[in-house]
Amino acid sequence: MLMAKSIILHGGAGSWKDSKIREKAYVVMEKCTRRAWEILNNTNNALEAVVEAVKCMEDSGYLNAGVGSVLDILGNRTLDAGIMTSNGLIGAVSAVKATRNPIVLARIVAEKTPHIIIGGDGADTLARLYGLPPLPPPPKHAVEGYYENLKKLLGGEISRDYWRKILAFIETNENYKKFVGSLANTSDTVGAVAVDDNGLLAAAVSTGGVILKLPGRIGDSPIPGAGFYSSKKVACSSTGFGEMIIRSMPCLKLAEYMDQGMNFEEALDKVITIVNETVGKDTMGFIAVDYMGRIGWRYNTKGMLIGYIDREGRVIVNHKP
Ligand SMILES: NC(=O)C[C@H](N)C(=O)O
Repeated sequence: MLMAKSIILHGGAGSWKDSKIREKAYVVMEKCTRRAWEILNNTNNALEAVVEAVKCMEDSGYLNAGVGSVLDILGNRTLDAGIMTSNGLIGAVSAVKATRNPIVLARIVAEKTPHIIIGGDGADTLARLYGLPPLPPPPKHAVEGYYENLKKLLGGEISRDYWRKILAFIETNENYKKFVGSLANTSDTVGAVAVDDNGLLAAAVSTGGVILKLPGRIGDSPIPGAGFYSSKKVACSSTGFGEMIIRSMPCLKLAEYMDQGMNFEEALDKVITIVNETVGKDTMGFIAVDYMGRIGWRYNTKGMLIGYIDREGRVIVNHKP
């Protein structure tokens, strides 16, 4: 059986067109892809490689995960992450408030506890017990992005149904209305999948969620089959609107199609077709690697930032692959 080590990272689905930090995000993707590839080569361990890839992106401050996470409607942050391998390791964290690297915490949940998902204060307490560093304050561009988005939302400039519902919620709740109004007066998710020479597959994902989400909202990233998944044949990590991802379970479907004997490319096509039919276009993207080392991705948004190593060993970074 032909088997080759490989890795692919994503830095979030979306347009990236108007992003003020696109250049910076490209540099981060390049650096993190190179770093993860080194780890994969040095350790020959897909789990180590995806954790390093995601940790590197969380640390960057320029992607919507870890340090660079977006702010919720009240200006706070809650982070989600998940990890899974083809040999049964699985862990996730949700609504983490004070931990810099949720992906490392998800791995601790998988390796050191009998649980699969730990959320809220309990997750941050676990992080302190294992000596993980706290989450620093949000970077300037994240705060600026928050105020810009909030003003747009309240000014009716964000027309998508998703945020119209959030606006309607604010308008019918006096306390929210006052608080959010006073705030307004004063920029994605990351993931990685890899396979090593022993055939171990690993999938990882980490996010700050969607901009202006309601406090306490949990997305797809800590949910196996939605934000991440690994079977013995394929590992997958997704990005986009969590609610649509949970409804359509792209990563679980990809694994099921491959188990039914579909080839990798056919299975990727089928997943995005089903996604488009069930939850619509402009909703999500995902990356995948199979047991033979083939990498692939599909998205129905305007773009998706990805980084990978090509057959000649070069680092490729693109948001319109
Ligand atoms: N940007 C993202 O990919 C957001 C993430 N999937 C969530 O809904 O929480």
